[in-house]
Amino acid sequence: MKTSSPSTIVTANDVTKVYQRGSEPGRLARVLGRSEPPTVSAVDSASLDISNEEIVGLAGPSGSGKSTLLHILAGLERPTEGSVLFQETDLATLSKRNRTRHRLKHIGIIFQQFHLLDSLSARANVALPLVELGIGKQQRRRQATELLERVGLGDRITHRPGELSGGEQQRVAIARALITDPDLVVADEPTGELDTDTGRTILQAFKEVAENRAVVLASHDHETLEICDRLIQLRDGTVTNRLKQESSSDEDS
Ligand SMILES: Nc1ncnc2c1ncn2[C@@H]1O[C@H](COP(=O)(O)OP(=O)(O)OP(=O)(O)O)[C@@H](O)[C@H]1O
Repeated sequence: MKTSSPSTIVTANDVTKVYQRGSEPGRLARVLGRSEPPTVSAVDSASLDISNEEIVGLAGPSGSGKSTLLHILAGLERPTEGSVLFQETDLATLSKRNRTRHRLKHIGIIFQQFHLLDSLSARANVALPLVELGIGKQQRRRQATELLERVGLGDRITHRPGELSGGEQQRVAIARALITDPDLVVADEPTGELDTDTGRTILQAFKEVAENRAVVLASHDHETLEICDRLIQLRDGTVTNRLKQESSSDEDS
């Protein structure tokens, strides 16, 4: 169980991510007669912090750096400059192996295209992070079953992803992201593959996910961004605006 009072889960300090364009940038630069290899600043000196019990949205046009920033916050990518503090831990101080383990224990990740394994049942997909953490089979099954019931898929436990609708697959992915009871959940275009009504069901599931943990999601979609408590607007890798939104949680009562 997470702590009940709001506290900062993750902080990005002046984070920059520079990619080389193309596989042979030096050669390409020579061919083009430039002195510098061509690079792209996907994220440029971005700073933000995210607390538990809040949903933060990353908004911005295609190519503005939303996915890159999400990946940096999740420890999937290392920044070229700047630092990411996860609670007390500076992610840069962790070895690759320890970063992976840290991510497994503390961070749940949800992708637009679900990223489920086709050969496994819904329950086995949800339980997968627990396999990697060395949790025994009985406990894995019990926890995965409980979570699938929580996201309304109690009657789909043994179905494989190919036998589920897009919305059901995304709910399996949400359950998988929650199986380790993570402090932070990151989601990249979580409703991008879904029709409007299914997307709304998923957004409702997201509000429940946010209880007692930090959630950061990247999206182009207006309705998806509406569930966020705060919005961070990106353009060309730079934070251009920060916006606090009215809480929508009272609407349901
Ligand atoms: N691995 C990579 N190598 C080189 N350039 C990259 C790489 N990943 C992203 N980029 C570039 O970095 C910039 C930001 O990309 P990013 O995917 O973070 O944007 P985004 O806002 O998530 O876009 P979208 O909304 O289209 O998913 C883009 O110019 C992109 O081409």
